Amino acid sequence: MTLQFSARLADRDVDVDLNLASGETLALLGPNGAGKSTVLGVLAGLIRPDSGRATLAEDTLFDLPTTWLAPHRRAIALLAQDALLFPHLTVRRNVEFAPRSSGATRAQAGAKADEWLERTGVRPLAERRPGGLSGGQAQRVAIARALAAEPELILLDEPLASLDVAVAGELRGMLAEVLVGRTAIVVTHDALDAYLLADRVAVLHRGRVVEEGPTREVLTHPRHPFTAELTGLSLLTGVRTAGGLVTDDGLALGGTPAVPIPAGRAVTAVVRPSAVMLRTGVGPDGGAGIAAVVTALEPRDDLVRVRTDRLTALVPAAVVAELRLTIGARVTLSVPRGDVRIAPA
Ligand SMILES: Nc1ncnc2c1ncn2[C@@H]1O[C@H](COP(=O)(O)OP(=O)(O)OP(=O)(O)O)[C@@H](O)[C@H]1O
Repeated sequence: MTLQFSARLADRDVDVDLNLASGETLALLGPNGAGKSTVLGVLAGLIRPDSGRATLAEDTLFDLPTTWLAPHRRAIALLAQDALLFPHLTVRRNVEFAPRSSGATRAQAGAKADEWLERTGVRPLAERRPGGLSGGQAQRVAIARALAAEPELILLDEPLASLDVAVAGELRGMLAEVLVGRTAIVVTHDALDAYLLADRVAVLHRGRVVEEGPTREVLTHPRHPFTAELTGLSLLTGVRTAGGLVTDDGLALGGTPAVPIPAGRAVTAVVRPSAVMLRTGVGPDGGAGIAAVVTALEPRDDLVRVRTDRLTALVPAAVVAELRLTIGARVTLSVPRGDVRIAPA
């Protein structure tokens, strides 16, 4: 393992262990206040935990209470949400700064800066000053500066959050390219970032890692409500029955697990909202289905996420209009059993 990290902070109620192999990118996901920035701050040396130990390659970052490596002596680059470039230096000088401060000659630092400005797509801006850059351009320069330092570990704190959707999309592609083979931790609220940038994800909730694993596995089979919410899936917990499961609130659903699970065992079930069918009133099958009450309607493009007290359905806006759905409306939901993915809890 390149990174082994373990830290506890009593006043923030954070207790986190993380391991990262060399060249691996980890997405750190979690709701506001979960502790993501705290973890990055401790790694960067800006926040001192009460106890813990962390090693990065050959370096001991901290081993408390005895050892604490100062931030500038850690081979770590932290990229914040805002680019935080030096306003009085040109773009090239900003990027040269990191190799210069680790002892490179001006010529070496210049060559390194040009290489990274090229790779991040901002070489033509080399002589400009940060004040004249767009948000996306400034963030590209910040990425070039972080990587020109050739850190052992790069930390990215929501690097795309302050950019508009089109610019964020372009930057995401560039980031995916430059992060290949690099050891990195990316804090994000976005499942797409995790899919495109990260080999593995760790989900933080109330200062603890609540699930962790390969990106696709965790995001398609969430075990924690936050992960399910992030990926837009409905997560149910309950007990395995012969035909499927009974949820904790008494809903019986047909379904088949990927691996055999004996009846009576605690299980989770994941349902894609687009697989949930919704109707009002009693259907032609005499009312079979799940009685539910609409709790929220969230339009997005020409689809509407219809949240209910049971499952969430994703339906065309035209259907919502036709059924005259409003909050509080009584509806009947059904899900094909093949779309109820059951896994051990
Ligand atoms: N400067 C601080 N001093 C003390 N406690 C703090 C400080 N900053 C954050 N906290 C607390 O530490 C916990 C973790 O917060 P943190 O900012 O790390 O979460 P986060 O997951 O990064 O959230 P967000 O997504 O909102 O940035 C929270 O309980 C928060 O209230």
